[in-house]
Order: sequence, then C-alpha cells, then structure tokens
Amino acid sequence: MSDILKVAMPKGRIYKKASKLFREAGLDIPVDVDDTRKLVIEVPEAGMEFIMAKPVDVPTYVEYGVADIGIVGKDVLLEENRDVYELLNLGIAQCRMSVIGLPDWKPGIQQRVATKYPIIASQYFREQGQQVEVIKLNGSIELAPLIGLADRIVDLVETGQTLRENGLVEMNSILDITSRLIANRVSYRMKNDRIQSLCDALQRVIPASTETPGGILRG
Ligand SMILES: Nc1ncnc2c1ncn2[C@@H]1O[C@H](COP(=O)(O)OP(=O)(O)OP(=O)(O)O)[C@@H](O)[C@H]1O
Ligand SMILES: O=P(O)(O)OC[C@H]1O[C@H](OP(=O)(O)OP(=O)(O)O)[C@H](O)[C@@H]1O
Repeated sequence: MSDILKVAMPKGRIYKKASKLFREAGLDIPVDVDDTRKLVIEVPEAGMEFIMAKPVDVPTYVEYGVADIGIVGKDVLLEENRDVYELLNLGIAQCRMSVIGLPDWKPGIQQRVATKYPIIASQYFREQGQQVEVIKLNGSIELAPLIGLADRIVDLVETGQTLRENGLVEMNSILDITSRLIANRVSYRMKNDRIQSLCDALQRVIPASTETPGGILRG
C-alpha cells in the first residue's frame, strides 16, 4: 500500500466548504477547482492525492479502496449503504431531508413520491405504514408535484427558498444532514496514524456543537 493518502473530494457545493475545513486544520489543499478540469490533484508535499468525484460516487471509491478516505453527505452515505467506516461528522453542508408537497395535498388511493433517495424514502414510508410508489429522479425534484408526476417528494431543504419559490410546503422532516468523513476499512488499519492525525486536526476546527458518530459506524 502506497504512503500517499488518497482523498475522494465531492465536486460541487461541498468542495469549497470541505477544502476550507482542511485548510483551517493546517492541510494545504488545492483551493480553486473552478479553474481546472483536472480530476486527480497530487499534493506531494502533504503526501496526499485528491480525487475530484461526483458526490454520489464518493462512498463507492472509498469502499473499493481507490480512495482511502472521502467526504460525503449523510444523505448519500445512507442511500448508498456502502461498506465504509464513518469517522467524523464535519458539520458542513447542513440541511435536512423532508417530505414535501403542495399545500392542498390530501392522501389519495394511489400515492406517488419522487426523490433522489429511493432507499431512504421507501424505508421511511414503510415505517410510517404508508403504501406509496417511489419514483427515482436525479435533480430538480421539486418539479414533480408541480407538473403532476408525483403527489409528494422527499428532498433536501436548506434555506427553504426552492420550496417558497415553487409554492410547496414542508410536511415532515425525516433526517438532519451534514457531511461526513469516511474511510476504507483496510486503509483505516494500514494508514491508521495518518488518518487518525487528520481526524484529530479536523476535530479541532469542527464546531463544538457537532455531534460525532458513536465510534466507527457503517454508513
Ligand atoms: N441545499 C443544500 N444545502 C446544504 N447542503 C446540501 C444542499 N443540497 C445538497 N446538499 C449536500 O451536498 C451534497 C451534494 O449536493 P448535490 O448532490 O446537489 O451535488 P452537487 O454539488 O450539486 O453536484 P452534482 O449535482 O454534480 O451531484 C448532498 O449530498 C448533500 O449532503
Ligand atoms: O432550501 P434550499 O436552500 O432552496 O435548498 C434546497 C435545494 O437544494 C438542493 O438542490 P440542488 O441545488 O442540489 O439542485 P438539484 O436538486 O437539481 O441537484 C435540493 O435538492 C433542493 O432542491
């Protein structure tokens, strides 16, 4: 196993927040990815390599060990259910997962729910004893009730702006979401000193109110 620590970083909205946290923890990592299309960024002086991944793919790279560690939203971690260790709650990219619908929604005989998270949504409605058909979409989920594809959706809410601008209402909050640091099981043993010192450094800059996962958990 090489000495380089390979880190799967989510491109997009989490990247800037995650890289800021790394820098505050004393790790100099590439800052502005807007200027480059490079997908593997080596930082030899830090003994690290950053893999610029689509957020939903981060747990896959980590499970297969092509990345030793990664940063991923709890939403993706639960939905993908990959065999990885969850090491730290980083407290960034805070939002919640909710059931959402039109203000005049009433339960009908056939209920359809659109979401990017079919596994989490199916489990939630099963636990609620509600029989629904779950339809998987990949983005702009709020469209579904507006154009009649589904009665309700399960999606993320941060500021509530998307809901307000589309005349939708939040009915139930299902889960609180933040980003997590995850590790490959073998890497965690073989590169334990490096991963542990990274966790210690990150923990010093994570807001004190952030709850840490209770030990090493499966995503
Ligand atoms: N509105 C939001 N506020 C805070 N965090 C969010 C919000 N939307 C998503 N997130 C978090 O950021 C993660 C990545 O977001 P998202 O899936 O929208 O990817 P992206 O950055 O837009 O890139 P891509 O669309 O290519 O997947 C989500 O898994 C979730 O944890
Ligand atoms: O409460 P708000 O602050 O409005 O944020 C919530 C929105 O943010 C995310 O969408 P994103 O921007 O990732 O678009 P997408 O769902 O089309 O990928 C999420 O899916 C909501 O639509």
